[in-house]
Amino acid sequence: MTLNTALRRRVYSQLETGATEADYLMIAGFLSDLCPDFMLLKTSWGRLPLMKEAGQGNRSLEYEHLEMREAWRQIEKYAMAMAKVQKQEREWLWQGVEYNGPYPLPIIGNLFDVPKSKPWIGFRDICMKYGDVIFLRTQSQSHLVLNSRAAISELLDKRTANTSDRLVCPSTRLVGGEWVLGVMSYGARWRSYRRAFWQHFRPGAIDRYRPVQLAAVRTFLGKLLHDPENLKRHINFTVATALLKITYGIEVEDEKSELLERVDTALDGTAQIMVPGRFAVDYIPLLEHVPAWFPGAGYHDVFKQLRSKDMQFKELLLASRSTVSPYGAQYHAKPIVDILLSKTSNGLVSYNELAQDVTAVALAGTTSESSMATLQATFLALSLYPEVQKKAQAELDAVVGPSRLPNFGDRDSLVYVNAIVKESFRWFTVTPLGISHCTVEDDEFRGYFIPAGTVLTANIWAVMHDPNTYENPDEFYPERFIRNGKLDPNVVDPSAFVFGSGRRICPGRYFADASLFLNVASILHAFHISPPVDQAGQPIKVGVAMSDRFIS
Ligand code: HEM
Repeated sequence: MTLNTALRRRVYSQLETGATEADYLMIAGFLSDLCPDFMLLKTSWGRLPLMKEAGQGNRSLEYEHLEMREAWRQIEKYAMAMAKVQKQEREWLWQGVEYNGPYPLPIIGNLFDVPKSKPWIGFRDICMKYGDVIFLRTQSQSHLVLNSRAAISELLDKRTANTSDRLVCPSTRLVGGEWVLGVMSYGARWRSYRRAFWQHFRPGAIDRYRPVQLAAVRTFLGKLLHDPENLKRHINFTVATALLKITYGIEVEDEKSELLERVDTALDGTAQIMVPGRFAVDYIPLLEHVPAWFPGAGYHDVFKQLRSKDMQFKELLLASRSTVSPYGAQYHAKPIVDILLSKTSNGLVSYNELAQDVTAVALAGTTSESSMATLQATFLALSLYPEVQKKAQAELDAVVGPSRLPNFGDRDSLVYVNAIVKESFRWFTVTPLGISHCTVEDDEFRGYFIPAGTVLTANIWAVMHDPNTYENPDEFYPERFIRNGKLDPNVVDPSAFVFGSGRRICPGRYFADASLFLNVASILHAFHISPPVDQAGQPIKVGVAMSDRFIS
């Protein structure tokens, strides 16, 4: 696939000479004219409208040029690389080379080989036939599914410079999600955002959130005591209120507050865009340009609604924020948003945008929902395994005693409770496929050519349920992490996988881990958890089932 050389030369010369805003828009026009050539190249197409928005918003022009040049190069490179992949496949077919996956069909590729429901299980089953890495592709997209620790480590941990990008689908962009840290393309802007976020969630920094976490857990215990039926609502309340307090300084007292309802709605929107290919427009990019009035183009309204809910949510958060230190007299720090807003923006980071986006994501995206889901799964496990509760309670009685509640200082002495925390992360694996990464440059893996833009999905669930690593993986068995009364360093720590890998690894993992520890220790010290009972007082049989969402 080649591009019109004259046009290409013209575009490059404009880009190299530091174009003005008007030139910039003109170049964006050229690129749009080229689109028909790349109609099926989702990754490239996904980046184009970014350029159309040139000069809008408050991003620096210099940065826009940089990004546009980069996008242009990507388009060319990706087009040529996909042609190379298909040539390679044809050659393999002729030569009878063994292929790591179902062989792609002409035109549609492996479209029908992607499991539609609970794909983490389907991928695991496919890999039993083809090996730990499955190669899949559609006409426009190469995809590798990594089903083993070795493959994840080899690609996502050891080649991070090339495997830390994200695929920004048209649907993500249409709901304004491309500026969200978790889905943002890898590059200078992501690095600045990530650094700013990390400063507030690195191990040393999160200690100041302890008073807020302690208060949230104690309120949670009170709610459980008086109203155990509404467990899920209380879990959501405790997770969201702690984060609202440290990020915005907002104190929420009522479970039915408008703000919390908005968190729920925002969660839904974010969860939807986190699944690449969730919307038809991701498969057929042309749909994006079908006018909203056209019959069947109702998806435009869906995107519009998601975008506007997201905007309203952020505005409400900023309007409700407080500047008072939420951490008590011991720590004099301000809420995170306040710190960000007091900084002067530079060319790459607008702290204003960062304050709106990053913290809203912390609240609405992977953060709250994965923390909520993990705590829900822990309750489920404990209700199904009463003997685990008994052992933990005996340990808590011995270490903490009857006259107080556990706190962070008890952590090192509570070996069994720590093992429950590890097992909770492993057993249910709330983000079974993590968030897919994407390659920046062409690469080679085990003899195969992988084009730039290849999606890399780590099947975290498969790794956490591999019987070679964890015996009887479906059992909730914290003892697997203990040897001679201590945590066994030879057993694979689930935290090394459930929070993702490489440069994109979850920056909130230390906060999430501390929070789960405090919850598990406090709940088990105060309560006995059993399955619900029916009207006749008989226990209702509780089953374990994962939902099909990005966060299960
Ligand atoms: C049980 C709780 C949590 C789980 C299981 C979890 C899991 C994950 C996973 C699997 C990823 C993708 C990593 C990758 O791409 O390889 C991720 C990304 C992320 N997480 Fe978490 N997370 C949790 C809690 C949190 C918390 C508490 C925060 C913030 C306070 C947070 C903030 C983020 C952010 C900002 C990203 C995007 C990072 C990037 O793309 O650079 N998460 N998380």
